[in-house]
Amino acid sequence: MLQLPDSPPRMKTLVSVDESYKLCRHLTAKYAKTFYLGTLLMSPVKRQSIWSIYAWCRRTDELVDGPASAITTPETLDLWEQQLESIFAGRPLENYDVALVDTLQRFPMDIQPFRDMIAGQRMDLYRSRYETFEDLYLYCYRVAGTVGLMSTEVMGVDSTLYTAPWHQNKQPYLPTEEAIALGIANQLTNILRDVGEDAKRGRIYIPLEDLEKFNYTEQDFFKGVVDDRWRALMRFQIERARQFYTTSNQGITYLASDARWPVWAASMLYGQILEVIERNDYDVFSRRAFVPQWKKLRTLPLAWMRSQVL
Ligand SMILES: CC(C)=CCC/C(C)=C/CC/C(C)=C/CC/C(C)=C/[C@@H]1[C@@H](COP(=O)(O)OP(=O)(O)O)[C@]1(C)CC/C=C(\C)CC/C=C(\C)CCC=C(C)C
Ligand SMILES: Nc1ncnc2c1ncn2[C@@H]1O[C@H](COP(=O)(O)OP(=O)(O)OP(=O)(O)O)[C@@H](O)[C@H]1O
Ligand SMILES: [Mn+2]
Repeated sequence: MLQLPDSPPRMKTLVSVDESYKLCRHLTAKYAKTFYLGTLLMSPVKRQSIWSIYAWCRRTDELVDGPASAITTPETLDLWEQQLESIFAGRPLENYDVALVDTLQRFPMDIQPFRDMIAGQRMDLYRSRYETFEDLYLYCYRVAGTVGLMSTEVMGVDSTLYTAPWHQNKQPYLPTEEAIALGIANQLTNILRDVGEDAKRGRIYIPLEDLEKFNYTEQDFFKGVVDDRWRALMRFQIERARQFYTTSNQGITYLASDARWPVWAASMLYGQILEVIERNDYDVFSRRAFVPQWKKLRTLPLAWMRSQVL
């Protein structure tokens, strides 16, 4: 009898590149009003590539932070990392991955920041405290500094700055440190905004050494005590986050000219969350610091002006 070969593994039929970018766009618009607004200021090609990166980052974050996080184990993240390798090898496994594969063809990128992001999410599986700022910095680098590196590859640098005859070195300056700094600044802001939400899950991201410095205990934290010790501690954290914004803002001028407006916008909009925290008298336990849409829109012309002159 004729021996038929085993049927080949059934390949999942995936959506087209255009459809996949649409999915990524919807995910970005749904989850990130601030960053989505920033992407609308970009050129169409850069914009859709950022959506594909956003979608991958968000889905990575959801594995440990979303509704399905209860069933996420280290093995889930191992599989996710294998899926990442497959994306970088040009083989998308899911509909969202199709756009990222396309983006990687257009903007070749290093896989390491993507792996580091998974390592950062892994930390959330087994850590709920950070002793020192150095410990927290590593976490912030992994989950957010990496986003700065990925985004910079898409946004590109301004090479016209370096073609003048008096420039010895024609290599454009890569604002790597500044890109990482914006990720760190955003993540520190995010941590301060979400203190109450994280406390409900038994998590403290603020370094314990800082709590101690301000004589504020873990018990105070879980009771949501807002007093002068807490306010001083929060002022210290806000100041630290602002230093990272300052560093990052100095790098924006090196980006391609069409990327400066969206990045100024993202930096200013996210930075405004810190001002809202101050206005709320540092109560991040019972109130969520939130920037209304009209205020976000009002920031855009100011961001545009900065992108032209700074
Ligand atoms: C407009 C623009 C350029 C945006 C980049 C958008 C992008 C690809 C974002 C990915 C964000 C993401 C889902 C990361 C996963 C881990 C995570 C959740 C990090 C936090 C983001 C905030 O999200 P959100 O407030 O929605 O958090 P909740 O989960 O809802 O609590 C982070 C705070 C990290 C964000 C970090 C960045 C956007 C990096 C920014 C840096 C640059 C764009 C580089 C600019 C270059 C120079 C030279 C300054
Ligand atoms: N005061 C609030 N309390 C509870 N949830 C809120 C509050 N304000 C907004 N949300 C919800 O929390 C999520 C985050 O809102 P936010 O305004 O921070 O926008 P976002 O989409 O997270 O943008 P980004 O974080 O990029 O600024 C949204 O889904 C929003 O519906
Ligand atoms: Mn959000």
